[in-house]
Amino acid sequence: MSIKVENITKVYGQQKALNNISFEISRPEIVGFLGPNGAGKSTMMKILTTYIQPTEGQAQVNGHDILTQTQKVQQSVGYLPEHNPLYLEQYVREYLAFNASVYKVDKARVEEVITLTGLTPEAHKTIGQLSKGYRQRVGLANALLHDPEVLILDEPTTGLDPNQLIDIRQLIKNLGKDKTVFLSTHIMQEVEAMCDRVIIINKGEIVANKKLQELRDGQEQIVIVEFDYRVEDAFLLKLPHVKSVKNTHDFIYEITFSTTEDMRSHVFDFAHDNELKILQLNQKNASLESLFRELTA
Ligand SMILES: Nc1ncnc2c1ncn2[C@@H]1O[C@H](COP(=O)(O)OP(=O)(O)OP(=O)(O)O)[C@@H](O)[C@H]1O
Repeated sequence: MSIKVENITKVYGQQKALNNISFEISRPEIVGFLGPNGAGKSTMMKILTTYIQPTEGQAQVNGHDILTQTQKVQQSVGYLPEHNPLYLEQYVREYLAFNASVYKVDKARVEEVITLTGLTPEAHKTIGQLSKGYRQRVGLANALLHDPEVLILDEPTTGLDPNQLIDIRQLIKNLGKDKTVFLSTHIMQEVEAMCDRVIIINKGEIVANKKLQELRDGQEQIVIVEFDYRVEDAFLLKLPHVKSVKNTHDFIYEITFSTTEDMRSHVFDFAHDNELKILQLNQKNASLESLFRELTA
């Protein structure tokens, strides 16, 4: 088991941030830690990375105890904190090389992580000259320097523009092919796009722990599409398996299908046949959204 959390409670003064939390994560797996603001996500991540200690309970990372084997835990974990601490005046390569020497990691690894995180074209710049997306890549490259088995990423995509978001999601998905990735977010679509499993936390308690596939099975799906022109609902209602159509904004439509088959290609064909351009096309898991709303309302 890569991460094993047993009955963790964390109290800050009068505030109980975590209340008797338990879960396990195996390798390789990408697990989304989803919860509203203040639910306790960062607190749990800081405990797993040994930044802070729990008030009660225990946890192991890669088989090492977070209280008695802190160094071994730190060697097993790559951590991207919510507020990625970077030195803006340092050059990307220089920053990573400095951290490599601190962690006693072979210098050759610096070039490896630069390539792995797609930083090559920006590596000669100072961190201050980089966009937010590239700064996140520097944070990820830094977390990967010692080639950890477990990655703990606290809201890794916050503040990124849509293109950067897609790139970073893809990067994390690739990393999750052979590592354990535990990432926090308060955005459902993040979980949808990247994760194998979701653990939902609310007010310091775990309220759901489910595989995404389980949520998808036998459920409805919503496709959100934006065309470049208005379309009559009646036309969209002719799509196969369609249940309802809602025009949510200008030329944006929310189409609910009663099937788990990915219906985006049908919507794409519809647009093509009717000479419409698609400006955005997204799929949403209706059950994850309703589960989240119901459990964290
Ligand atoms: N150092 C601290 N001292 C006192 N209270 C704290 C401290 N850190 C966090 N808290 C409180 O603990 C609760 C959980 O906070 P935490 O940052 O873990 O939530 P979160 O789910 O990560 O939130 P967000 O999505 O807003 O980052 C909040 O009520 C927060 O105010």
